[in-house]
Order: sequence, then structure tokens, then C-alpha cells
Amino acid sequence: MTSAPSSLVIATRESRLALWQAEHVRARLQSLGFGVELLGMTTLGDQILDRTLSKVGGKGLFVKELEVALAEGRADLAVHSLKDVPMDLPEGFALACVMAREDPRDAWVSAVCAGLEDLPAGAVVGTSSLRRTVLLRARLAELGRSDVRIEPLRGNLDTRLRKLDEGQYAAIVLAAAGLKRLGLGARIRRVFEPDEMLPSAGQGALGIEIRADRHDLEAALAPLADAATWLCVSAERAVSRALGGSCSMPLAAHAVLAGGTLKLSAAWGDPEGVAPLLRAEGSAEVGDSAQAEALGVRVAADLRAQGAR
Ligand SMILES: NCc1[nH]cc(CCC(=O)O)c1CC(=O)O
Repeated sequence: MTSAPSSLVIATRESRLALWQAEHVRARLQSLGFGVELLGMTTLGDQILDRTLSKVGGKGLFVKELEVALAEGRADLAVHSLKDVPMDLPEGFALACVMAREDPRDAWVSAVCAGLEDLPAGAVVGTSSLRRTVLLRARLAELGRSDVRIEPLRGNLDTRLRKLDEGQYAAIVLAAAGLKRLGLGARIRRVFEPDEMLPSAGQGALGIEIRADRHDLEAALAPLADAATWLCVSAERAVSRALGGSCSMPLAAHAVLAGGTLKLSAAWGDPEGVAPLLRAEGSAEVGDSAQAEALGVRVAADLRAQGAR
């Protein structure tokens, strides 16, 4: 195996969160003795701010331009929020490593109310994801709150918080991980436990993508990988893959590892909002990612047997 170049280039989006994540990887690699430069780029997903992502092409939107930089040799690595990474990468690319997960939970941000329970009459809640919309709707239905409206909320984290602060929404729901990474943890009014609002596959984890032929990078990246996170996200992503996962499907999948046992929960919502929310769970002793994926496939089959398409 050839050794890694002593200087590495990380392709990254230029949102504050993406840059934080790239800097985080840079610091880890520097501590291992590598020189690291960042190559900032704008992706289509960053440019389209007026439409719901699921309508314009989904997860790949944030990844494509970075892959072109990898393919052309302008960059060695691309750092992604794992939940934005498609389940199957295009030919020629590989997910080289998944790092230890930050808080995987969703967060409630509001100056007006402490949670769903005390939303004012007719309140508007903002969220960017179909999964959150479907799970929020289910909670609101349980609470008998047909007066509350859920409205789309796009843009990077700062934009979303600004829209909240301007009063367009009574509350918004975001990933806790992004807020914490940017030092905005104090904005979190409460976090939803996974049994209240099940996170998205890979939420809170960072993935590093490389060109599949770059075996010279494997040794450099090995120390950044987290084995427990890898098992969890392998199961979560397998659920999504088995159901043909895309942003236009409201799907949640979340796994925790305790001892050698992986516990996986998943939920599927009808994009049209007609069918009821479906839930499935499973657990297994797992020692490798193939066993974790097998658990994911089983849980996905359970959802499909209940009617998930
Ligand atoms: N879809 C955008 C996105 N991708 C990753 C995160 C947060 C960080 C993470 O989950 O790792 C966010 C923002 C959000 O969902 O609020």
C-alpha cells in the first residue's frame, strides 16, 4: 500500500456548519501529522433555497460538486453530514470512515413556548424535513392540536434561526448536533428523546468520502473512525436503502449499541399524509457491519409488511 500524501485537501461546502465539520476533520488529521487545506465550494443544494429539497432532487444535491473535486484530484476527502449522504454512493466513490456521533436528537427552538404542549392557538412550526413534518403531525394529532400548522423552513442554520427570530414561526425543529457544533446549544429549548421524535438515519454523524481507488488514504483515516457509530449507522442506513430511501420519503431510523446488542427503531410516514405512521423495531447481537445491515433489512421488511412503500 502506498502511503498517504503528507498534505491533504478537504472539499467542503461553505455553510458555517460544513466549515466547522471540515475544520474538525482538519484538526484531527493535523494532530496525526498531516498538513491539511480546505477547498470551499458551493453546491446546488446551497443555491436552491426557495423549494423543499425533496422536490428538487434530494440528498445528492449537497454532495455532487464535492465528488467532482474528488474525481478530478482537486481534493482528497469530502466531509459530509452523514444524513445528507445518499445510501449508495455513485460508482467510483467510497465512504471511507464515519466518525463518533454527536447528539443524534432533534431539538425544539422557540422563544415562545417550551414544547408542542404549550404552542399558542394557530401557531406555525417550521421544519425542513418530511420526516419531522410527519412525526410532528402525529404528535399534534395525539394532542388534539389541529389548529397548529407546520410550514417549510429552508436555508442554513443561521438563516433558519433568523426566520424564527423574525417571528415567522412560533418554534422550529432542527438537529441538536448542528446547533451544538456551532456553539448555539443555548438556543435549544428542549430535545426530543428518540421515542418522541425518531431521528433520521445517520443524524449527528460525520462521514468522510474518498475516491474508491484512494487506498493510500485508508491508514490516515483509520484513527478517525468510530466502530460503535459505524455499526449504528450501518443498520440505520440499511433500513433506508431497503426502502429505496430518499428525501421524498419520510423515514426515521435510529440505532443504539449497548454491550454487543444493537437496538434499532424505525418509522415510516406516508408522504401524502394519508396512511398512519408505521413503526418497527428489532435488536440483535452484532459484531460487524454486515450483521448490523441484516438487522436494518429485517426492520425495513417489517415496515414494508405493514404497508410502507
Ligand atoms: N439536512 C441538513 C442538515 N444536515 C445535517 C444537519 C445537522 C447535523 C447532523 O445531523 O449531523 C442538518 C441540519 C438540520 O437537520 O437541522
